[in-house]
Amino acid sequence: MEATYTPPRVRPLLDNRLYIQPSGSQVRFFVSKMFIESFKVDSPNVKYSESEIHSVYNYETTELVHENKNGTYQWTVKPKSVKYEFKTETHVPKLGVMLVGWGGNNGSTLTAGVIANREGISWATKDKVQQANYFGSLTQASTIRVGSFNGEEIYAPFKSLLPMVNPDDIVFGGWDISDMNLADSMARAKVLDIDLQKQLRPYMESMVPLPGIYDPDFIAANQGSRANNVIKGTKSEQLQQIVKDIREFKAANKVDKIVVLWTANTERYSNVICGLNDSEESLFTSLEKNEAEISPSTLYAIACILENVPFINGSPQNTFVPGLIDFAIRKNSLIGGDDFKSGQTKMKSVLVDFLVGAGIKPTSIVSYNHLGNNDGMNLSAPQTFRSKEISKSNVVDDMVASNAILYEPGEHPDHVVVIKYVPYVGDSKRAMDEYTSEIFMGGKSTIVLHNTCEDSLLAAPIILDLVLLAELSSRIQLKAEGEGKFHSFHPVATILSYLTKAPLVSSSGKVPFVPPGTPVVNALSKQRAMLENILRACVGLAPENNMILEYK
Ligand SMILES: NC(=O)c1ccc[n+]([C@@H]2O[C@H](COP(=O)([O-])OP(=O)(O)OC[C@H]3O[C@@H](n4cnc5c(N)ncnc54)[C@H](O)[C@@H]3O)[C@@H](O)[C@H]2O)c1
Ligand SMILES: O=P([O-])([O-])O[C@@H]1[C@@H](O)[C@H](O)[C@@H](O)[C@H](O)[C@@H]1O
Repeated sequence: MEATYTPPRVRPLLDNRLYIQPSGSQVRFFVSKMFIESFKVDSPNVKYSESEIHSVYNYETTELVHENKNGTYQWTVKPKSVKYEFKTETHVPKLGVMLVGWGGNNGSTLTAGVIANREGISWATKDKVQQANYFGSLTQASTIRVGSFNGEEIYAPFKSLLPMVNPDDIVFGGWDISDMNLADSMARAKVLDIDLQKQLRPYMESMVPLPGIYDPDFIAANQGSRANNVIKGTKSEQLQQIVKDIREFKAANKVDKIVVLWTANTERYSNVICGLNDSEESLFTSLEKNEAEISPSTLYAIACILENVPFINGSPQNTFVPGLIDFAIRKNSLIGGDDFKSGQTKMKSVLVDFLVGAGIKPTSIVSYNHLGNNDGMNLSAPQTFRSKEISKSNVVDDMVASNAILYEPGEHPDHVVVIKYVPYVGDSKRAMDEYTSEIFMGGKSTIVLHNTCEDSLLAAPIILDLVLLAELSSRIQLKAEGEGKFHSFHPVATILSYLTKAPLVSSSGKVPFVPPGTPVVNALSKQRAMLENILRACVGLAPENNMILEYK
């Protein structure tokens, strides 16, 4: 219900109070929510200086002890408080984003979307005049709860938590095995409205991808016809060219930082073989021997680690073979992935979390989809489909493992993933899911979903979030009590897991002093809460616990 509303002038929070000067005779609030553009936290635990935000944060967790007491093993749960300090550099760099597969549907759509937003472009559709927006981006279009004021829930933009790169300022570049310029790539993708494409063409036709590393053994044979823009030579020579490309792009565009993100075709899995790629040493020895089993995506990743440039894998293949993970950790160079979580799987990580959390037992999950874009054509090959099948299937494992009341050890729902290539539907993927669950007293529940996922329009904002959050996380240093000095987050960037189907979480286990395998969390609400609460900690705010005890 809305009353007559004279919008108050709301100034940023300066000292934990909200300054409101009624601008009209009557100031009544919407019954629903209030919104503030930005805020500063006034707390003895947070210091804002010219160059950084320094926070002192008590991390409240639990410590479990399993011990033999009088002949029987018992669990003891001990609340534990660990003092952390966070330091976030507040200088936001000029960011260069180099996409591998820049000319693809996702790469061209993201580039087009950022230009349209930056230039404030609007365009005619059959329904209305459409304005550019960033819907689907966590950082640009979602909010966080700041608190309550006069019984009103106060929200602020997610991106107001910490200084982030403005997407308008990003310089795009990258590689593609197809030499098509970005304007023609946008047309080839058939994702954006024609009136918008016409306005964008002048901005994009001069954007031409750099030649890419092409190896037909790793992607579907049907991709060969577009591979007219490739780097020749041995794997080492190809690697050196990528390093050169990164350096030249940085210099030519005068960017302070670069993030590289793979949005090229899904590759088949690389065989992980002892002596080939199971350690940093074996990987580099294999590279020198021009071993065929080193994939293009692994070569791009090696180049990035050599240049200490974050590398994010938006596809499901195992780019990060154990030797590469060891190398990234030793060089403390951010790697993240795998496989954007954009549509059907994102929904699955919500629905299964809801069902299992409600004590309902999913017993059969059948996920079918068909799509007609080039990604779908590449996935029509069994070896590349297998990479996708793995990432789309493992997404429920953590939720199933969390409930031993429902599931016996090792018990899993039947889970089938089917992807078919149907050219006519193009980028408009049609996902159909059936979830069968056991409910009270032998009952069965079946949920059927039809989900039209406009694949690139869902993935593009996620790519934006991945590069912005990867850049932001590289400006954060942390130190737990007892640690001698500040350090960065672990280079295996689990902080990005909300945005990926198969979060990369652990080392190969061979590098000393690396935490044992971080738990894989796929439940979407937990992933988002983890990310938000870490950024809240950086400004000294408690985790959002949704208790609102004030009103209980
Ligand atoms: N919703 C989504 O669109 C979504 C979700 C999750 C993952 N993905 C993954 O994102 C990737 C891109 O999806 P898309 O729809 O843009 O596909 P696309 O086929 O339109 O684009 C991929 C591009 O990569 C290029 N390419 C292939 N191999 C290359 C290499 N070695 N180096 C440089 N360029 C190379 C191709 O020429 C093509 O232009 C796919 O792997 C897909 O599985 C997409
Ligand atoms: O993210 P999501 O919708 O579960 O998964 C999608 C698959 O269903 C689709 O077939 C594939 O082409 C996309 O690359 C994406 O991976």
